[in-house]
Amino acid sequence: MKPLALFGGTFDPIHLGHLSVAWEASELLDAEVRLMPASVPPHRSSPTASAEQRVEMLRAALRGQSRLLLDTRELDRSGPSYTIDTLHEFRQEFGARPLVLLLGADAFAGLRSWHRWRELFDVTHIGVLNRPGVDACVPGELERAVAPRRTDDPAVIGAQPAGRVIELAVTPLEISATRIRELLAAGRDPRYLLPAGLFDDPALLAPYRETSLH
Ligand SMILES: Nc1ncnc2c1ncn2[C@@H]1O[C@H](COP(=O)(O)OP(=O)(O)OP(=O)(O)O)[C@@H](O)[C@H]1O
Ligand SMILES: O=C(O)c1ccc[n+]([C@@H]2O[C@H](COP(=O)([O-])O)[C@@H](O)[C@H]2O)c1
Repeated sequence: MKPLALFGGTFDPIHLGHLSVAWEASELLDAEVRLMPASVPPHRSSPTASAEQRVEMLRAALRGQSRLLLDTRELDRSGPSYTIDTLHEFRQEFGARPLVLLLGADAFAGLRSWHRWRELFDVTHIGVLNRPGVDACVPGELERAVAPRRTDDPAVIGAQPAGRVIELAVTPLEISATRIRELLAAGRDPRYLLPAGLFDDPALLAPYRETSLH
């Protein structure tokens, strides 16, 4: 069965790094990919843009293609957007369909600090997206947990619902939302780091131009 891949993030704002790695993950896994904005992202300070503003930017970014879809379910819950809760919801909805949680290498390296992190492997596969400047080596306790789960074969991911870890060799792009927020706050115009749709309506990027840095 075609896997369903979930790419969660703060997306403050969505940028071409996110879109490119999500697109390539979709190709590599032959998966449908859903981009899932966190309402209250755990483990970081409040985003600069509100959840509604981040969703509007995602809608504008995803217009005109059908491989990457938007999933706003985390916005319907109050409190921190714990991924394990979201994944249990998906599992209920999608039965035995393979689920793949897509994580940039930086997010993956921090997995041990996540809420009920060991339980994630019962519900999902994990696809790790390489990211420039991030070491592919992970802390010992995490590596011990993932070593027996590693595979480099996308067919293995499609053949079972959960439990494996695959490194996805996506094109490295050194783009971050932090850098984009800094550029916008400084009055710069990072148009080739962002999807063109974000420039269609000046209101979309206004939160970053009008506020001080977060
Ligand atoms: N350029 C990139 N290459 C690979 N993965 C990325 C890239 N940018 C973001 N990601 C991954 O996308 C997910 C969501 O990231 P997030 O929305 O926090 O973007 P970010 O650019 O890391 O933002 P910030 O700079 O605000 O921390 C995370 O798993 C992160 O590792
Ligand atoms: O569940 C957790 O404990 C948890 C801790 C940190 C991050 N996450 C999720 O990881 C995704 C990427 O987070 P971030 O902060 O890098 O945008 C996003 O979907 C978050 O909700 C989840």
